[in-house]
Amino acid sequence: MNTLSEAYRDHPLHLHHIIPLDFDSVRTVPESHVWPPSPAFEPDDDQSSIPTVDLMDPDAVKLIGHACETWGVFHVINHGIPMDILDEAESEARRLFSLPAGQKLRALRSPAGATGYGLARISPFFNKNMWHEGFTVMGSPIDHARELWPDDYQRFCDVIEDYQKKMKELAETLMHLILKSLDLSEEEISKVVSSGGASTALQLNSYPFCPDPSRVMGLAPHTDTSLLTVLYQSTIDGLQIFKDGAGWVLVSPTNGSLVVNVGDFLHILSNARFPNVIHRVVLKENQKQRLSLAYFYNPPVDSHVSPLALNSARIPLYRSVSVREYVDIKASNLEKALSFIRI
Ligand SMILES: O=C(O)CCC(=O)C(=O)O
Ligand SMILES: [Fe+2]
Repeated sequence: MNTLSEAYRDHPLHLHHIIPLDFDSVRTVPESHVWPPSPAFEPDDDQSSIPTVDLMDPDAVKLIGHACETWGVFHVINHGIPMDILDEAESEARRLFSLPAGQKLRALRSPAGATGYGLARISPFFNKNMWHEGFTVMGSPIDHARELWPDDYQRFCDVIEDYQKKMKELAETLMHLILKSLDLSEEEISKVVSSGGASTALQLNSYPFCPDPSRVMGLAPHTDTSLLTVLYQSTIDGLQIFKDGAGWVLVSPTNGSLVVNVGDFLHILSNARFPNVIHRVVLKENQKQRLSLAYFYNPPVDSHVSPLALNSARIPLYRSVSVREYVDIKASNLEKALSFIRI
């Protein structure tokens, strides 16, 4: 059983932090969704240096370690996930978000729940709403799929479960390479990448067409509560990462590649050698609905994460923390969460 959802139970949300706008019914952006302009809205579009790692490259360990250290994010190619698996998952996500608002609300996330349809979990930390709707899956999506399509839920379940299986294998491969780049032993690696217990989540994201995109925020800046996140964005721009010295850098989709980013747990485990990259999603003029699928790979929910990559000269920067406890801290403190476990 996937128990990550239990970690969210102690943080029930108000319904207005769960129910998305009925985007089909609005012609203008309501005040509730207008974000203050900020200089950060002018992105530096120079993405030339976001690294691409070819998993078939004999030097993959070195390349991946360098990408994690310098950027905390990279494109991965030759990742072994067939294009039709990515296409089918995207098209099931599109089918879901194309349902009428009333039908989607049947699968609404419950106030103390972690799965189902609703606003991004970070919503309560911002006083404006994002131009976004999501659907969170942990394990089998069958219960919510039945609510959405009482007579036709099987296809969604098959596609989404297959997608998660493939993503899990890829996440394990990536974790192996990343931990090798930190010079961890096979024994230490197998403690982190214990496929039996990993807690994972799949987040389907939709950023609907917006009549006034420069005034809204797709997804507000955040870091992911994961070891790593594997993201599929098919053809539409929007994802940006923040890099010190460079500002907001666009992470454009390239055909069939996936985006991998370092989350909070890998940042802790690497003793801050790898940045847990801050990212957000913005919308552009005349842009069609944008979809993305984010797969979060976490350690088992009751395991502890602590800095492992220590050489003799380095002292640990973070105390050991269980996944459950950190999810708890993050649910109340968002970007300040790490400061609670800093030594
Ligand atoms: O839509 C995207 O490109 C990013 C999604 C994301 O950051 C998330 O789901 O945590
Ligand atoms: Fe994210």
